[in-house]
Amino acid sequence: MKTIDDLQVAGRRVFVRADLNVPLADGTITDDGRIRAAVPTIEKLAAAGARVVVASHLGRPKGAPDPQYSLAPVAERLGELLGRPVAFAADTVGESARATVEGLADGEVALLENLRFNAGETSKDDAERGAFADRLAGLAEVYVGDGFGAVHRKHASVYDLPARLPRAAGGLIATEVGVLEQLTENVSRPYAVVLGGAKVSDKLGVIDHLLARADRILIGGGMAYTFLKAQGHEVGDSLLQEDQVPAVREYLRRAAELGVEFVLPVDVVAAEEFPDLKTKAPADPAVLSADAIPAGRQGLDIGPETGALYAAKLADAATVFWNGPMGVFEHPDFASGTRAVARALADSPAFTVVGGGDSAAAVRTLGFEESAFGHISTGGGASLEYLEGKTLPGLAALED
Ligand SMILES: Nc1ncnc2c1ncn2[C@@H]1O[C@H](COP(=O)(O)OP(=O)(O)O)[C@@H](O)[C@H]1O
Ligand SMILES: O=C(OP(=O)(O)O)[C@H](O)COP(=O)(O)O
Repeated sequence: MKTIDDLQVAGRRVFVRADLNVPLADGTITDDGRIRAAVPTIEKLAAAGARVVVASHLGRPKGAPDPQYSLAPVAERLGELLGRPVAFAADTVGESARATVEGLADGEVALLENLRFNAGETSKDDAERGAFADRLAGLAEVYVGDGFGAVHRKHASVYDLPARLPRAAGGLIATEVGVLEQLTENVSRPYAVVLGGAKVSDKLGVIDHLLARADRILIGGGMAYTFLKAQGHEVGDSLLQEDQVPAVREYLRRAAELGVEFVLPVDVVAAEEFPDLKTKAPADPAVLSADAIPAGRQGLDIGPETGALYAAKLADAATVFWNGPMGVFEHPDFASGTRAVARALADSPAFTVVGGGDSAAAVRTLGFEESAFGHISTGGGASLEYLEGKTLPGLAALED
């Protein structure tokens, strides 16, 4: 894989595929970690005289423009962090993009509108993705892949575009891969993995692989309810991946056979409704036993007993990988479980890696110092798939 130093960038239009998928509340960025992580590569290219064309996705719009997922606030924040204006194109491959890119002088930076406003970006059809990648390729002469959080996606800007241009990996990808390599080779034991979050269907599959690697797997967040269901408990209105229940039952069986310890919630914090994350109005939370979530209630955090149990299970680990918040940490009534796990990792002498846009945002917004963790990765799903040993489309595409 080439690096930026191997490329001729001075005076050339360089397409930087970043992951600027930051959490937003009412158009305000609530955590700018991914933007800050993208800055060094952009600065390096600009300092070398490149005309830097940055592109990213934000959220999961449905292949058409949707104002709530506009990257406009990100362009503003990126400009503040770079200390210079960032030209913002109101579309991705249209007139505005073309004019914005043509207007760049050497060392200047532009950001295109959300890649996922175009159906071709995420299409499963190779020709449709390829056609969109052709249009993206028309905007630049060189490609730099640096959106580590999205390298597990076979998307046009991640996978198809680099095949069309001279290409290299940016500094963020190099750093992230370097740290994750330490978790695949000679990992210090006990090795504990904590999984939570909301992208349950994406992430359940990695457990298969983790069973062969980890000594202990702790489950929280929206992930937990499919496990509780597989154990025969009712989960009320909690997030549930019903079709995965048989697979999860099989994971539990194999874990017992292999001597891998699965730790599941013993209590949860539940409410009747999903809380309002904008107003953060009190949500009437109730602590319930994990085997007694009634209809009409949904589990939105691990309970206090579970928080203490997970902290104890992490205390003697030598290596910990954590992806996915333990609850809806964005609301104060459901943040305690995530705080308990973050505290356990921050206090631990183990090599700790926190991965994922929301997990990284959670540790920062809950007030933890980044330096308390071994590494905070910008990618959750990407890290998990890397640890799984999968070929990641966005990394494979950067190879010569
Ligand atoms: N029990 C739960 N029910 C619904 N959503 C949850 C639950 N626990 C956590 N979440 C949500 O999961 C989201 C993060 O999930 P995910 O995107 O998978 O993590 P990451 O970005 O770190 O990989 C957060 O926005 C959080 O509110
Ligand atoms: O937030 C992301 O992944 P993560 O939640 O696994 O860290 C990436 O930006 C990828 O986004 P996607 O899962 O909508 O493809």
